[in-house]
Amino acid sequence: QFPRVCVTAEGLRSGQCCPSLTGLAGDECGSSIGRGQCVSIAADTRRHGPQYPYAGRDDRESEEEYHADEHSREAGICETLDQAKRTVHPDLVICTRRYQEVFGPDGNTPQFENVTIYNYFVWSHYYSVSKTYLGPGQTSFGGVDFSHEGPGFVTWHRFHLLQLERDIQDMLRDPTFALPYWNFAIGGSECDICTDDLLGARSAFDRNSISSNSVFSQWRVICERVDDYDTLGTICNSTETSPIRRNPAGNVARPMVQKLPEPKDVLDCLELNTFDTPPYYSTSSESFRNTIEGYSAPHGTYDPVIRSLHNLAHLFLNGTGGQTHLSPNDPIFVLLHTFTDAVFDEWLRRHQPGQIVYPEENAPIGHNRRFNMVPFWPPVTNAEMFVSAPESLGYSYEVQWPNRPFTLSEIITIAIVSAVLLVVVVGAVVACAMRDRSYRTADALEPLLGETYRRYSEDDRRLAKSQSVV
Ligand SMILES: O=C(O)c1cc2cc(O)c(O)cc2[nH]1
Repeated sequence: QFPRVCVTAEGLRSGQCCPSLTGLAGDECGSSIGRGQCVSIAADTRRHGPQYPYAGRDDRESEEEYHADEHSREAGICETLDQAKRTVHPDLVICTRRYQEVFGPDGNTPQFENVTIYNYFVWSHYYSVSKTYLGPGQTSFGGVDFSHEGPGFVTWHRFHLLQLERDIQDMLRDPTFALPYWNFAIGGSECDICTDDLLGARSAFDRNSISSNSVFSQWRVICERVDDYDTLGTICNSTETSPIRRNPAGNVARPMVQKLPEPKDVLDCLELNTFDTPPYYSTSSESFRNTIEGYSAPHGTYDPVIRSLHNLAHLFLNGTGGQTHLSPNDPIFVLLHTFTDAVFDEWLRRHQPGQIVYPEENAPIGHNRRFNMVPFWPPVTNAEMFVSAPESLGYSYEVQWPNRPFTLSEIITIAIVSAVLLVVVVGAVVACAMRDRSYRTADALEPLLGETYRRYSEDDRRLAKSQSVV
């Protein structure tokens, strides 16, 4: 997570590193070409939530960032991912020790390693979920996860995917490269992309392994030695160990995770109006974030035994892809999360009607606006996703109003607002009419009454007079 050129003892001690990407003097962080700037960053000093009861125990509490932008379609996604697994990251290196020990045993040897583009993607996910080391002999604290079980879940993962997408664009020298997605909400117990031409079929010899006809059977995972990291206070490094394990629908001990989410589950979660709800955790109810993450039932009710949507897709894989510290080692992770991001994007469109204009660099995953390969929503079938779709299928980002039927909650809201408006308008018309009528009646009667009164009083007086004369 550090630019290679910055991991000198001096750079780490001063906390400042602003290299010139163009090689020109005074061009810090490539600012002349719009790649970034060198800026001071103040760490967020607000109190943590109740889920994390420590202060100053974990480097991630005050992570400072170097603010430079870090950065053929002929090859299929599998070849491309495989190339990323084998290509050393051109700019970034990973840190293998906590800050206390980052200068190494001699106090002057920064503890960083080269890492491949794909393994950097795995490492950064591991780093975000790892436990907080509390000292020798003490159990590491695992009660908080910096990228899951909270409001940042969807945005953290969007940034994570964008970083991989951009690294691959740079690797291919193809700025049009876009990550595809796997629509995992297809129900049933079959992983439709687990074939040898896509993400790898099941091995005929071992239910938990990938077929040797797939390039992914050659992949080895990093960050497997989680117990070592937790007891020694080290951080995952770039050492590759065992093959990927995957046994879709094979968790016999947990029948509830033997089936993929249903298409309706996605529609139900898109109906939730509130992005997140207190306590902004994995126990939140009626929260879109907690529902797409998969700790709530698809219509939003929190239930501790339920696993749905994103979580269910992870657990369905039943192996490397189902363990948070390891999951990105299985490349299905990328496609599972691009779909999760597509649902998040659709939720944003539905619940913030109006124009959404993404800055070029923040366009949703897989969607370089100039070179869209597939429409984002409604999802295409997985079979369509992995063939090059014609550009005419491109999706417009000029969203004025959702081009779809209204949802039930929208219909109810519109009906209630219309009924209230109708009552107010009818009430106002009736009130005006009655007031008008009563004015008219009063205007018409008052002179009449006055005259009558006068006439009667005069008559009375005349009558009285004549009577008295008589
Ligand atoms: O148990 C869960 O709900 C669960 C497992 C798992 C694995 C993973 O990589 C995730 O990102 C989330 C997740 N949830």
